[in-house]
Amino acid sequence: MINARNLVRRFSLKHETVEAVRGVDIDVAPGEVVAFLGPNGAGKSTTLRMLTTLLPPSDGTAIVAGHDVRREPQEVRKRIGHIGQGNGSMDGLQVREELYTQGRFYGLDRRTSWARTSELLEQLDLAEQASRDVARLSGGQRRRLDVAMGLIHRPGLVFLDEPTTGLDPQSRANLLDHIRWLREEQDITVVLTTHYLDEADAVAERVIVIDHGQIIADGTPDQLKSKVSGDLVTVTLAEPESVDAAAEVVSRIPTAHEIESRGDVVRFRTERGDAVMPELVRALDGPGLTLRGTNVQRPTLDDVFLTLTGRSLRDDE
Ligand SMILES: Nc1ncnc2c1ncn2[C@@H]1O[C@H](COP(=O)(O)OP(=O)(O)OP(=O)(O)O)[C@@H](O)[C@H]1O
Repeated sequence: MINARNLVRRFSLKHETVEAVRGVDIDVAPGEVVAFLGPNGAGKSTTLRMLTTLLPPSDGTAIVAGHDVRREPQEVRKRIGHIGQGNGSMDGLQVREELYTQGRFYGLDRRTSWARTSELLEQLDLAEQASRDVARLSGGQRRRLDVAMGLIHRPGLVFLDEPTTGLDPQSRANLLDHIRWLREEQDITVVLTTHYLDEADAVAERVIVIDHGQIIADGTPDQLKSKVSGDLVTVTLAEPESVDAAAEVVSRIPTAHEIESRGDVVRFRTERGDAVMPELVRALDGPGLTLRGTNVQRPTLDDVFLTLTGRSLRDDE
């Protein structure tokens, strides 16, 4: 669906040149849901704008939905949906008129455009708002209308730029459900940008981490997490005096690292915490050490970002 090589985008300002995107390679297969994750100013939107033909690359190539973004931008646009950060809307139009107009803009005939409008109003839970003035929609409804507008011409690939920014938690969860629906029921390939870690984790099958205009990691949320830091396993003992003996048992687990003991607790990291747990419990039982509890904490994408860059993505929010 997407094959981009060495994409570069520079902006010339008065006294300097900003290199917003510094040579990225991106491959997205049909049916994937991919999130570009990175802090503000990382280059996510600029990358998205090049892939959606809104901005010509300064260097490099990108084939999107089978066509070259530089040579055949019209062909690319016909095949993709772009859901931007607050799409423009015409004042005074009702929701259904706005969608219908968008359909006509994409070349649908009157009948097809009305039929597609009704279908999308149902699918995006906007049927009750069909006659409402667009200006009077809530934030979540407005975003769902943006999604409907991006889908009017049945694209096989949609791009969403920071789709949930500014939404309350409930509308955000609802919109994420609709994004999953794009993939699961409509068979649409989805690329979205976000600086919310939980959002990338919840909705994306693959996360491309972008920082300072470059890709610094690319994989499933689980791959990224296990590659970088490993699970954090906490073992709490019934007797604080047993801690040293327990730490000694833990040190014999080949994959255990960063072992720390404090008070009645031993902590360590390992690639698959749940997999070592049975072996650990058995090993502790040998010298008769009694456990009060165990806990396995999966690393978050923030741990990943911190390990890769030395900074927390949360600092940015
Ligand atoms: N039209 C422009 N002119 C000059 N500089 C720009 C322009 N657009 C983007 N930039 C700069 O390029 C860099 C990347 O910006 P971009 O908007 O792609 O980041 P982003 O990761 O999408 O951030 P955000 O999450 O804030 O949208 C930033 O330093 C930004 O200031």
